[in-house]
Amino acid sequence: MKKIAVLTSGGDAPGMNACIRSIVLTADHYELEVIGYKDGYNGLIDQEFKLLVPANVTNIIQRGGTILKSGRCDDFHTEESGRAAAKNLQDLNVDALLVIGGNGSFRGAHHLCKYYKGQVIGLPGTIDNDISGTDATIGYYTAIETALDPIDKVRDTADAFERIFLIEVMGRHAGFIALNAAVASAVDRVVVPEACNDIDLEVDNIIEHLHAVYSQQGISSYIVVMSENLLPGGGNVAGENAH
Ligand SMILES: Nc1ncnc2c1ncn2[C@@H]1O[C@H](COP(=O)(O)OP(=O)(O)OP(=O)(O)O)[C@@H](O)[C@H]1O
Ligand SMILES: O=P(O)(O)OC[C@H]1O[C@](O)(CO)[C@@H](O)[C@@H]1O
Repeated sequence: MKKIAVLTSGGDAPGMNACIRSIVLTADHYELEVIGYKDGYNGLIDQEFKLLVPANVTNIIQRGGTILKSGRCDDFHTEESGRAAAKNLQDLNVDALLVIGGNGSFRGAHHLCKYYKGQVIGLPGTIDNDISGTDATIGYYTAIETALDPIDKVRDTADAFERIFLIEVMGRHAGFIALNAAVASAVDRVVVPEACNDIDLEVDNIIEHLHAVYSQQGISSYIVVMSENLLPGGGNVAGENAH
């Protein structure tokens, strides 16, 4: 193997840069050439890439985002795009493509395998932690830490003003961030997509619980953590409706 390519795809995740750095430095050690495709599968289809050498990855280990940029690419679902991507890799004599991304990006990698004869390797990089067979994806622990900070701060205000707060965190289809941030911050209630079939019923349950907590314990603040996108219109609309 003489040449490899790397791309970052889907939502950016902290640690993607550290991962790119490791790939480039390891490849340099084994005397492999590395190219980086821009904007996820968009760059692969458009043949937009740059050569990556150790100088390109200096001082990026601590930086969020991704130096290759990321992107979602609806076109990549088609056979035509799969074939175009494979041709682009073959034209450049790329022996292996490394995809850093989440479950969707892995599906994309699988799609590419139908047309590309080289190796395709997935590196699980997503804040959502929703890749089977991986204990913790790249970026997941940082995402929990990031969510915890505002939750802890909101607790101060909830207590001081005797208020109810609903905090939405990322994870549109996966509740790992919500669940673990909620447990770590000991909030009153957590709602995750995996355990929520009926959001109206869920809201009714929360209101019932809130009343019970108020009357039984006299607690005057209450915090709910919820995965984004569960409430149609978001937390503000739900709050208005609850009034
Ligand atoms: N079935 C599929 N076939 C081909 N390509 C796909 C498929 N599913 C996803 N992709 C490609 O992977 C890209 C990223 O997928 P997606 O938006 O689901 O993010 P992800 O990798 O799951 O990361 P995250 O969930 O952290 O945002 C898509 O925009 C698309 O280009
Ligand atoms: O708004 P977009 O681009 O669809 O991204 C949101 C999704 O991406 C993620 O942030 C993953 O990176 C999910 O938590 C969320 O569901």
